[in-house]
Amino acid sequence: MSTHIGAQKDEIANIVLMPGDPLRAKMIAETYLSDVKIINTVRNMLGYTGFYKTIRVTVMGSGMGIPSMGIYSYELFDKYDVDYIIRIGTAGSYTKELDIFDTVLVTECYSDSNYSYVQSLKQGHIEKPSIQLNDIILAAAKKMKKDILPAKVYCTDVYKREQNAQQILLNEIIEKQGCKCVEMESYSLFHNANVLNKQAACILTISDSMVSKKKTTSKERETVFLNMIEIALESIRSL
Ligand SMILES: O=P(O)(O)O[C@H]1O[C@H](CO)[C@@H](O)[C@H]1O
Ligand SMILES: O=c1cc[nH]c(=O)[nH]1
Repeated sequence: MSTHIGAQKDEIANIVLMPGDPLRAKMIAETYLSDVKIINTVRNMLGYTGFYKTIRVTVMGSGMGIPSMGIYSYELFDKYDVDYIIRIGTAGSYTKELDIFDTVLVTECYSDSNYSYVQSLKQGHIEKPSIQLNDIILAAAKKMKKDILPAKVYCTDVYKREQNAQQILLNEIIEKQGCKCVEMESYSLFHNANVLNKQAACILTISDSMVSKKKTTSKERETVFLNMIEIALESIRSL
């Protein structure tokens, strides 16, 4: 057991899929896994271990934001000997090239958060996923004939900005950094994987677009993003 996860060590697989929403973890376990056991209910951050085909896998929520993902991913890597975490989350699009329901593979992540510096005195604001995991995910998507669009992501601490802070978003994050979409957890996930010599990746579904102003509902965010879930599940068969 760790501080925030109530499972015994052997109840968690060495591969973990992590949506932000614990109810998405429940839906994935109930829909796709066999021989499923609930392994965490602490703080209602639901986690399940079962089998996808022959592969043992854990699916657990990360909660929202860099600190929450930072806590759970660190404990999973460090206390439970997890080797691989794939985040399966939602993102807002900054470009017309990414429409709602599109699936994105994060190639790198920019954040103005201080998580990396505070955690290990690392300088800079870029964190990268595992190249090996990303290649496996791209190959799985290709085999399944599903589109997955590589993109640099902005990982933010702030969901909604005031009007006077919008210009920084446009100048620094969209123009200068070239971020195509925004979410809130990949930075601490990638950082923890990198300092602990583990592997992490992040697949996202576009849930809303700042360009077209289209939005998905919260029920759709919980239940219908099956493309990224199926790509993640097929990918783990190659680990
Ligand atoms: O759908 P999830 O995985 O929670 O991801 C996105 O949704 C939340 C904001 O609505 C943030 O956690 C953001 O990263
Ligand atoms: O972090 C997020 C996730 C989805 N949509 C957003 O606008 N931001």
